[in-house]
Amino acid sequence: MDNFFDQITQHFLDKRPLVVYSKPDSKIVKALLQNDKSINYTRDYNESGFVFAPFDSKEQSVLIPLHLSEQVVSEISMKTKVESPNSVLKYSSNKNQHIELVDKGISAINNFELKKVVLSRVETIEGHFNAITIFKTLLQAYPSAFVYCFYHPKIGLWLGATPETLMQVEGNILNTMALAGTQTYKGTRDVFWDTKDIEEQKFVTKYIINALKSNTKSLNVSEVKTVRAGTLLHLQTDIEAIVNKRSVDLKSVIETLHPTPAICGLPREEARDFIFKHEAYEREFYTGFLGELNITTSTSRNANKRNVENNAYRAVRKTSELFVNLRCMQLKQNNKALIYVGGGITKDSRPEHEWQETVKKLETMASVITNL
Ligand SMILES: C=C(O[C@@H]1C=C(C(=O)O)C=C[C@H]1O)C(=O)O
Repeated sequence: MDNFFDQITQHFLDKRPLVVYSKPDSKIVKALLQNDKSINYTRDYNESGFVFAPFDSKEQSVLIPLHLSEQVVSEISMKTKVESPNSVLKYSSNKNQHIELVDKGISAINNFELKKVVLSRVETIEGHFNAITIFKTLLQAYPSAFVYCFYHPKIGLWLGATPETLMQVEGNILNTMALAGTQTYKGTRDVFWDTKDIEEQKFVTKYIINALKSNTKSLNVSEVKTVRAGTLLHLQTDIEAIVNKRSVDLKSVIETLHPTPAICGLPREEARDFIFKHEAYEREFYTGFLGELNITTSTSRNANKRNVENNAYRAVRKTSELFVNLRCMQLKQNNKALIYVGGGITKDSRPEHEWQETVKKLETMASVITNL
């Protein structure tokens, strides 16, 4: 584990692109270390590598191509010593500004311009930060999240621990989720949800089902359940689609799903325009998506690889696992952390409550870098 992180630190010092990540509930941490400093983008999502896509789907998605990178893997050691954070949280954000933004969103909904809109803000925290230390802390604090640290000299340095899958694709099977609604975790998942949260999450489920329906031969939709994401709870529906074709066309599914109403709103175009017009900052990669793209794994049914006959049983699979970039931060010059937080606004939203929700979400990241 130490060698693994030494190698990553050296790569950082050389200012070469890299991503280090761990999938939900996995004991494995993987890294892709790009061996030059070039910037690459996906053309059609047929490439292999790690994709880092912005919220604005008109902008290009960054790719760390597999063929230009060294792949390294390590097991997560829970004994890893994590130094305590060295900065104090000072809220710099203007609460009134966010309340006004939410008020505007509610007015647009009352005027029937929108049904739902996800409105967000960014908080800046100053201190001395070390990306690897933060990454290790995130791994320990959020084992069931997709935890990552992405660096590209031309893009910046991003870290996060997201609870939301955009899609997992293998062959003609696509798994996704509708995640929305937020409350604080107080020791149990057996909680009461108010109508606002239930409705807000239903919008997302309905949208995803509709978006997938036309090209799908079977669709399995789970019951809605309460899931934990660190100190928070959300409502989640799992959706599995089996598509008509031999394999999922990633480009078109990404276009239909991203951005979902979990992070944008409904109707999609109107919500997106509202966000671009009224949010006072640039989301960049927050509420974009990221993850493994067309990674080939071969599995053997018999562990005895020396037996040549077993090769006949070896299956080669190409999988993609993409996550929504939530509960994330951007580090600037090692002394500024920009933490991005938002929440879904519907007709029943209360501005003060929505502000508090962003504060709770902020704390999931801020607690990792401050003495909260
Ligand atoms: C927008 C965020 O989260 C999204 C919004 C949620 C909500 O409004 O309740 C819940 C989960 C996410 O889909 C965020 O974490 O910044």
